[in-house]
Formats: sequence, structure tokens, C-alpha cells
Amino acid sequence: MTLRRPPLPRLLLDNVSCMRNAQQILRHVNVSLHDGGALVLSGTNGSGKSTFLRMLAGFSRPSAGQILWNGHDVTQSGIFQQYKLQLNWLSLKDAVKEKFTVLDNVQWFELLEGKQGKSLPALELMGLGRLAKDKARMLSMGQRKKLQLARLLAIDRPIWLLDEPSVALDDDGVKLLEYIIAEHRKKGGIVIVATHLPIQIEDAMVLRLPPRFPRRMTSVDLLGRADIL
Ligand SMILES: Nc1ncnc2c1ncn2[C@@H]1O[C@H](COP(=O)(O)OP(=O)(O)OP(=O)(O)O)[C@@H](O)[C@H]1O
Repeated sequence: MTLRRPPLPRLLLDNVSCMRNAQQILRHVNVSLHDGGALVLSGTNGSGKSTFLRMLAGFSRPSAGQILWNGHDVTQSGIFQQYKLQLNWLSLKDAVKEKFTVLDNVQWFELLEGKQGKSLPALELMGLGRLAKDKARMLSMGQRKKLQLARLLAIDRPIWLLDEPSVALDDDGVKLLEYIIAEHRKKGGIVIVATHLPIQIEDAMVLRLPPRFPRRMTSVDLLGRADIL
């Protein structure tokens, strides 16, 4: 009888800690995600959800531990180049160009990705098909969020990092978000969502970050306080 090794997790956080502005935000986090997996980061304002996502996106490094993609440390430069091409990042800054049409705002990202043909179907799925030719400045906040979600679908990368994806969406919009997340996972995609709002994601791991409290000022803070210098 041959013993098969279990498959490596696609993404593994191995005892990861993270600092921001000289304060510890995450301590010794261990998470393993296989294809089709989902992780929900919850917690109060300022608890570190966005910091966690930024670290996964490579904007900062863990202060301890490792983030492994297919078993490789993502902070190694050769690996990082490949890893970042797996990521689809939805942030609170929507990067919507108001003078461009709604369609151009999605198609531009798709073209940068070397892809074509998915932007209009993605906008239609998100209920923005009829606004495709309108200038993006005409969109409401919820519609702008749907435009961002259409970009996720058009770019179509495997690991979604979503920072507060349901903010500004109405109930039907949230259901649509939950639907596209479920469909992405069915195709083997991984989804990591930071949110303080309820969201239905089947079998998702939930990591609740503890609240953070005001702390003593650091030298970094003091340098930024002109009033006390
Ligand atoms: N640009 C920054 N520079 C330094 N510190 C920051 C910066 N942005 C946030 N922080 C600090 O990092 C900590 C975590 O913030 P973060 O934005 O990750 O929290 P969050 O859980 O995403 O909050 P929210 O629910 O309000 O979006 C907070 O204490 C915050 O003050």
C-alpha cells in the first residue's frame, strides 16, 4: 500500500505576525487555504482587517512567520512575481475614472491583463449592462462597487482579496456578491474577505481579530505631531 501525502495548501499562513505603525496588529496567525477555500476576517474598526489583506497582497511583510504559496515563501522576489499575478484585489479605493465610460473602466483592466470579451458580460451579471456606455461619474456608490466586482470577474484571477466588498450594496447586491463568490470557489478560486458586515459564505473559516485600543505614542507618531514639537 502506498501512502499519499495530503496536497499542499495553496496558501498557508505559518505563525504570521504583522506590525503597522510600530504596533503589533496580528499575532501568530495560522491559516491554511486549499483551492475553493474561503476565509472571512471580521473585527471592529481598526482591528487590523485591511492590514491583514495588505500583507497578503504584498504591500507589507510579516514581522514574523511566513506566507507560503504552493509551499514557497511569497516574500522571495522570484516567487512574489508569480504570486502577485494570482491576486485580485478589491479595496475601498475604487480607482474608478469618472470621465471614462462604465465599460471602459472595466475593459481597461481586462486589457492590461491581456484578456478580452469578459467585461460586458461581467457588467451585465452585476446589473450594470444598461449603463455600460454612460460616464462612470453617473454611478451611485453601490453601482461603483458593482463596477469593481465586474472587474474581478473580467480579470478572473484565482485569489480574491476583498476589503469590505458589501459596503454600499443593497440586499440584492449582497446576494449577487455572495453568488459570485460561491461561483468563483466552485471553479477552485480562493476568497479572503475582510468585513464588519454579515456575509453568507458557505464553510468559510472565520478569523475574528480582537479590538485594538489606543496605545502609547511611538516616536513615529511624535514626528507627525507638529503641535507638540
Ligand atoms: N496608513 C496607516 N499608517 C499607520 N497606521 C495605520 C494606517 N492605516 C491604519 N493604521 C492603523 O493600523 C491599525 C489597523 O487598521 P486597519 O485599517 O487594518 O483596520 P480595519 O480592521 O481594516 O479597520 P476598518 O474596519 O475601520 O476598515 C489601526 O490601529 C490603524 O490606526
